[in-house]
Amino acid sequence: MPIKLPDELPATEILAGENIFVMKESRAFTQDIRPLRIVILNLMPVKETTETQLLRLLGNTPLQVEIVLLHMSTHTSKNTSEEHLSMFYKTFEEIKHERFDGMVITGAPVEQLEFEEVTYWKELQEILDWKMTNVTSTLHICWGAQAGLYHHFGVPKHPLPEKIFGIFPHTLNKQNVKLFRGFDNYFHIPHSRHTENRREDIEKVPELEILSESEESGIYVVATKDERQIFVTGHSEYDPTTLQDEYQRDVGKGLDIAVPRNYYPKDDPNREPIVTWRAHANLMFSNWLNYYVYQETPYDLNNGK
Ligand SMILES: CC(=O)SCCNC(=O)CCNC(=O)[C@H](O)C(C)(C)COP(=O)(O)OP(=O)(O)OC[C@H]1O[C@@H](n2cnc3c(N)ncnc32)[C@H](O)[C@@H]1OP(=O)(O)O
Ligand SMILES: N[C@@H](CCO)C(=O)O
Repeated sequence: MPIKLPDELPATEILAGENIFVMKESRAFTQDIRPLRIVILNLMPVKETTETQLLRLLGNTPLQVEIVLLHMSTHTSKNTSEEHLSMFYKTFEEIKHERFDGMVITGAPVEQLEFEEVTYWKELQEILDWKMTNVTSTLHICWGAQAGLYHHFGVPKHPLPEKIFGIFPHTLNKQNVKLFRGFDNYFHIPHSRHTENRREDIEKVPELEILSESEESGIYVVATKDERQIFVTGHSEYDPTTLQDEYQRDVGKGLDIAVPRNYYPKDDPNREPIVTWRAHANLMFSNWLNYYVYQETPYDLNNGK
């Protein structure tokens, strides 16, 4: 929550320079408050799991949030029941006349296909274009980020020689970015990818900025310079055992999969994983909701005021 200070107090400008969120009395007096409208485009196969992960993070702020869950009408889900989708989800057709304060686009296990081979690619492209005008800020996660970077800016994804799989240390490229307010110098994030976005492709796009990286797992967060489109390649929302479930699934299938790195004590998959990313996951989602959504979105979504 912002700290409300007298307009003329010297600390007001110093803290504002550090991106400590200061609201001047004059603005606080005129600020109207209403619940935020967030749409989650859930592309993950087991939708109930991802819903719970994201809602846990989106629910951890003092802000009131109304959630709309969206699924693709041009894809028949193999792993989520029709009953669940018809009870809790909407389609793009049903909401495309609406405006939202924020949007989250999840990952999907289709990263080894060309974008154009994904059954719902055309519908996704339509949604990506729509959110540029109908949503104040969008957080794209993993394949959702790759899809957004490719569709909007032509940034390709590249296959990796080996899956990036585990928990990796990250650093920030720039000081005082609001998305990372309160972050430590090093922080840990889960990654689980067979593909990557590369620095040299992103640096060719003047609208984009790389905000966080990892020596081992590469690019982590990219954003447009207007901060309205955020692309996150890792899975900070993952539960303590999500990587373990993926690992055991692949071992069960007889696939050549390495033990997730920096995850089990002494890399021993018979021991309980250690959670080292939860605090930063909570911080990033609450910073996004507060600084990129709540403080930027118009009070009257339909009139932009
Ligand atoms: C890079 C990232 O974004 S990572 C995020 C993805 N992470 C995860 O999905 C982790 C959890 N997922 C899993 O553990 C597994 O995918 C499971 C257990 C759900 C299913 O695994 P499998 O049996 O190996 O694969 P399955 O054949 O069900 O296909 C996986 C998904 O890809 C989808 N898919 C496959 N080919 C295509 C295609 N051409 N176009 C669109 N979707 C496709 C499937 O339809 C299915 O998704 P759905 O349930 O939404 O329909
Ligand atoms: N996180 C995914 C990667 C595949 O896109 C999985 O392991 O299922």
